[in-house]
Amino acid sequence: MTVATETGTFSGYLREKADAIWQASFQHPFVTGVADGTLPLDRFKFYVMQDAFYLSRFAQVQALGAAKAPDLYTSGRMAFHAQTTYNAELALHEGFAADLGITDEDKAQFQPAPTAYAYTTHMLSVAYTGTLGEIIAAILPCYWLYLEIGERFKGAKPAEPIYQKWIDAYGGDWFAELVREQIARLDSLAAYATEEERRKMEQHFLISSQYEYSFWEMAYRKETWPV
Ligand SMILES: Cc1ncc(CO)c(N)n1
Repeated sequence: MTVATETGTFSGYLREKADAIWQASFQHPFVTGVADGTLPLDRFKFYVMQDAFYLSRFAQVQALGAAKAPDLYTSGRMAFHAQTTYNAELALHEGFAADLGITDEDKAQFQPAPTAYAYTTHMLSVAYTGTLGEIIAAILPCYWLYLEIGERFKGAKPAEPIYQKWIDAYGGDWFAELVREQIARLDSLAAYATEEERRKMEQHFLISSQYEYSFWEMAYRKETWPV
């Protein structure tokens, strides 16, 4: 199930604008290394731990979206999306952590890497100061890019079963459904937004797209603070 954007929509416009950044993600050695099974596991373990931190703040952003929603239905949907992130994080922790040998000691010593911290702080800043439309624009690359990666590498059969599980998770129809819902929400909010708000939405979307690329790079290089 693919997500095709209709021409003339705001989401289609943003997807087009971000295309060069997204192509760089598709070709990043972390992503291609997962798909062909050659990525060293220590880098994936680094990614999983940073992603747990990422998802805990992502759920906060979705919950702030629920608080800013214009109606009860949308509050409910955004809260449901936050709950889904919690479930995904649980699956990530309990499944991958056991597979990867992530110990209590690893968790006790965890520090967010600069890029994970900066990306989530970008989204939280939008969540606290912006409208629901701005929030959806900031979080949409997270959903949509992963869906495209899941679909792009659906046929991949990496020898590493952990990588297969990861690809399967984001290539599934349940995920496509959630992504489609947020794309539709972005388009309907954009239709009533001012020119100024749409300009901010575009900026948030592009910055999040950049950070998605940087997140692969962070994990591939096991980024640390310089001091
Ligand atoms: C960094 C990042 N972006 C997007 C997703 C998908 O929700 C994720 N798990 N992690």
